[in-house]
Amino acid sequence: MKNLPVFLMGSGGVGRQLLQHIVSCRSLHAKQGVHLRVVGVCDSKSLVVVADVLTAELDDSFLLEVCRVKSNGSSLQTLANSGVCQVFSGPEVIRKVIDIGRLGKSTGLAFVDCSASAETIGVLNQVVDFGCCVVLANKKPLTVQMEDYDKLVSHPRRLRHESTVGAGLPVIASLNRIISSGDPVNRIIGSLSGTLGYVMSEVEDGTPFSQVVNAAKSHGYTEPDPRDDLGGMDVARKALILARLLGRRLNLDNMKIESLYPEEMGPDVMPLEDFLVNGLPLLDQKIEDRIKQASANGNVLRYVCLIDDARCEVGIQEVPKDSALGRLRGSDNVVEIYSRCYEKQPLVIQGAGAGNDTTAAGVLADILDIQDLFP
Ligand SMILES: NC(=O)C1=CN([C@@H]2O[C@H](COP(=O)(O)OP(=O)(O)OC[C@H]3O[C@@H](n4cnc5c(N)ncnc54)[C@H](OP(=O)(O)O)[C@@H]3O)[C@@H](O)[C@H]2O)C=CC1
Ligand SMILES: N[C@@H](CC=O)C(=O)O
Repeated sequence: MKNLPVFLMGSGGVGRQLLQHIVSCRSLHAKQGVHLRVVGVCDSKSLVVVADVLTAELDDSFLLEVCRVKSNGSSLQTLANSGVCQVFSGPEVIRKVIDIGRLGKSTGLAFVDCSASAETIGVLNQVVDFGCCVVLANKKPLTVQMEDYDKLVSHPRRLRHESTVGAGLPVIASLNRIISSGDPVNRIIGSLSGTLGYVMSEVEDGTPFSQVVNAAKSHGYTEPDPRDDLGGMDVARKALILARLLGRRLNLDNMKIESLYPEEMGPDVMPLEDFLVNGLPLLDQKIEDRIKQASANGNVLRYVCLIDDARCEVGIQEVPKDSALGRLRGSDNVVEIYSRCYEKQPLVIQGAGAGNDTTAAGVLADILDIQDLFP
């Protein structure tokens, strides 16, 4: 049986769903001759880890307990008395995580980032240097300044990040195959935000914008702060990840990004709760009017991502109802890739583009994918 050690950073919606997938796939993985050995889990404040990272694992009942504790809003610290793991908090966490990473080369350890933090890049770049593998749902490590990005992607075979674009959809894998075959990609166009896709199609059907955004949050489609989605930043990160894969040396500040809310409702000005309760309803009428105007023109509104030789931008566009983008419903994403081989008829990838289940499934598939690196 091949033993793959896994360390999980982030035990929110996606991280917990990943642990549940790992537990529920045990017999399937056993048939495939693989065992995922989870050695540690951390959140923003604490770390639970086995005493001996080289041989031990957090067993399934403990992993499910982690999920229960975190979904109740409690701290990982409450697991300190379980007797099955060590628990660290505060500045000790990073030091210990890096120590775990040092064992990476000998064990084939996979560091899985299901946080929504920009701060993990420091740890990830160190563990990549130690020889660990990195699997990301978190887009932020791939959208930092070029210098840190270059470091992170310097061992491409040890990095997987399918879920950073299109959740579980095979967007990155497909694009990498096209690129590595020497087929030049000259244009990518798509709707890559599950939240904004859901918002547009539900408002079209008559539900107020504020209500739809709150529903998207409770379905697990949005980022922890939905303004990351509504301001276009989350989808801009996805566009940047794709553009950088194509070799473009861009940063987020080089991009045109359209926001659905005004600056005075931004995270530095308005607390999240205030935005959700009082800010959003103030936007209902404006969004409804824009959608009605598009409908009067025989069109629908979609939040579109466009990458070509000259542009890498995201924003609202009126598109024909009967187009690939216009036909999208709910949280589905669609991506059209144009290249020499896909010149007139693009390669089209479409399906569920957000949600904890599909995102965590994409992460799990990435973890299994790296097993070929380890005999
Ligand atoms: N939901 C979706 O459809 C998709 C999500 N993603 C990405 O998946 C990631 C996770 O999303 P989601 O689960 O919804 O987010 P949540 O906010 O539910 O969870 C984030 C988790 O990360 C932890 N965390 C924060 N900072 C750090 C840190 N520095 N080190 C370690 N852990 C940290 C948080 O800790 P604490 O519990 O202490 O707050 C929390 O447990 C995001 O990056 C998101 O963009 C990608 C594709 C689709
Ligand atoms: N918040 C994102 C989740 C996936 O990246 C989205 O709505 O698409």
